[in-house]
Amino acid sequence: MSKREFTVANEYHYNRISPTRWIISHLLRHKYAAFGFMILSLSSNALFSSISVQTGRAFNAVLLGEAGRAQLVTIALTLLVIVILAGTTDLGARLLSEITGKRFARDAREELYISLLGKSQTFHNRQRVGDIMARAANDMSSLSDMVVPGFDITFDSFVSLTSNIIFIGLLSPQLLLTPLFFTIVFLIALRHYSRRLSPVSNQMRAQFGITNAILNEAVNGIEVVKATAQEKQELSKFVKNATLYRDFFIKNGKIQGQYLPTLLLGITLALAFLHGLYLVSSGQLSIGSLVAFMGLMVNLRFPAYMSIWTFSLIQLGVAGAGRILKLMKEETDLDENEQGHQKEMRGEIVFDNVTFSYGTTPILKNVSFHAKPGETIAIVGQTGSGKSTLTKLVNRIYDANEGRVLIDGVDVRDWNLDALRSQISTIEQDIFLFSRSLADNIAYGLGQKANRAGIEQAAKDAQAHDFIMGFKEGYETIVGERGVTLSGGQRQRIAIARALLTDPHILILDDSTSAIDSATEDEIQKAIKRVLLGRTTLLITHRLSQIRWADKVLVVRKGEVIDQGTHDELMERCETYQRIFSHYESAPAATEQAIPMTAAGGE
Ligand SMILES: Nc1ncnc2c1ncn2[C@@H]1O[C@H](COP(=O)(O)OP(=O)(O)OP(=O)(O)O)[C@@H](O)[C@H]1O
Repeated sequence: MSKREFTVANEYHYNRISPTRWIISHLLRHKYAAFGFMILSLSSNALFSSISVQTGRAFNAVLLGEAGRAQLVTIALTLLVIVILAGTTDLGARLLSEITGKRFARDAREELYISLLGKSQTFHNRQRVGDIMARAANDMSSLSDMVVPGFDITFDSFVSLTSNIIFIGLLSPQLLLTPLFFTIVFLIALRHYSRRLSPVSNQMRAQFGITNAILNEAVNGIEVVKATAQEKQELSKFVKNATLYRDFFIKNGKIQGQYLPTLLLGITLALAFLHGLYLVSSGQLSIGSLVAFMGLMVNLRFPAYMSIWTFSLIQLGVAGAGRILKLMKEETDLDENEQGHQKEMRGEIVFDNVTFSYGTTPILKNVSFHAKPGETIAIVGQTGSGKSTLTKLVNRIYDANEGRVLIDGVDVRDWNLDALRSQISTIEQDIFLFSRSLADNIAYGLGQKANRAGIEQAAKDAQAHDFIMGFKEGYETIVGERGVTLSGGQRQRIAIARALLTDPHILILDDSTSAIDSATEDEIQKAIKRVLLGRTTLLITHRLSQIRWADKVLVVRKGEVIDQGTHDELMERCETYQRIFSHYESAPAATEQAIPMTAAGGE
């Protein structure tokens, strides 16, 4: 089992060695329903086959004339019982296969969801959302189709094939000649068919994932697409991929079209009839037995016709299972560290010679600093200098490559991940709000534990209460996807309220936004000042007023902390810092302005 950031208690463990084993382990979880289905399917098929045998007996009885009348009544009654029993067992079999299929799909969805929640940020950066969605939606439904009608009809087909052949053998072993010939050629053809179909099914599923990812990206980035008038380019990209998907579909259809068993069955039926007639004319078979034989032979139509469709469903299901499994098996970098350190934080942060890279180029180089509990550390620097990256090492969104990040003297890697993250709040630059009510969004970090009074108090402290009450539905207002119905400043205050409610010991606040009108700016300043109280804060900011609140300022340039100290100390000795401020002091009403980013870098 690979590392995970999230697990649930009493989780059921499936065999993930290969898609087939994974599918089997899922089915075995519902073994009673699955075995129940098999037994009922065996019974109903045996009963259906015996109908042909009884029909043959009825023919013989008819041919006997008056003497056969009593026998005919018995046969009719027997047939009635058989038909009722066959219908009931078939109904039971269908019910149990549906139960197994739907439970399988539900379990697999849950397993994938838990797995995705437990993956690291690095994993999610790598994956395209559209592809994950294709796997979660379409590959999952192909799994469900694989069980019902895929597996259950295939199982039924094979049971039906076997049962009809057994009944033919019981009529007369000589009659086995043609059905056995049919079975052998049928199995060879099926193997050939599934071998040809398998790669096409895999390609089809993979291509669907790509097509979906393109569509997802275009819809998510629709504003950019429209603003840059790139609709044509997006469309042609989509059409190209959708055409490829269609081509795989056609290829799939061609393979299905060349499927031999249906033709083979026609030939076999003719041969069987000839063989049966020969046996009747030579006195080795009764007319009734010939009728029963032909009835049983015609029953072979079911496996021959159905297998073309159900095999394709199984192939698609196995391909889907492979893709889902691949996603779940992808290595992730961090783990939950359940046995790790878990105490209430004091909030001391130490960066001890930390170096970090996303790929090969170091983004942070030998970063060291110390934040005492309750201190506010402002981080300033040019865009792309590594400020956000630095803060992401505190709550282990990423891990340092070299050096250590310590909280209360304990390496973050030795903390229990849940204890670590639940005591640190982050207010990102790009605030994500869920499509739920404002109250739910504020309460998000506390889950079920938040009450309305607490939510409103947090919103008041975050200067969000007034604008929330301005909405008709107040706290119950549903936020659109990605919070599009709220302005940047409003979203930021919701995020501050969220942080106030969770009352973290460490707060990471990325306040890099600058395009906010002065009235909102004032509200936000108040909210931020309130949220900093009593907690250690790493504050990424370009705002002079906030920098002045800070106990210490880190000046970051190209991933290195080139100086650190109080505002006054830096003003005295740091040339880069002085350059930032010289620009400022000359500007009127500078205290509430944002530092221009070119100046912040001091390049
Ligand atoms: N997930 C990622 N994968 C690869 N590279 C990344 C990733 N995130 C950031 N980077 C790179 O790391 C560098 C530092 O980015 P970071 O976001 O930390 O800078 P920043 O100082 O916070 O910038 P800004 O002020 O614009 O937010 C940039 O060159 C960026 O391209």
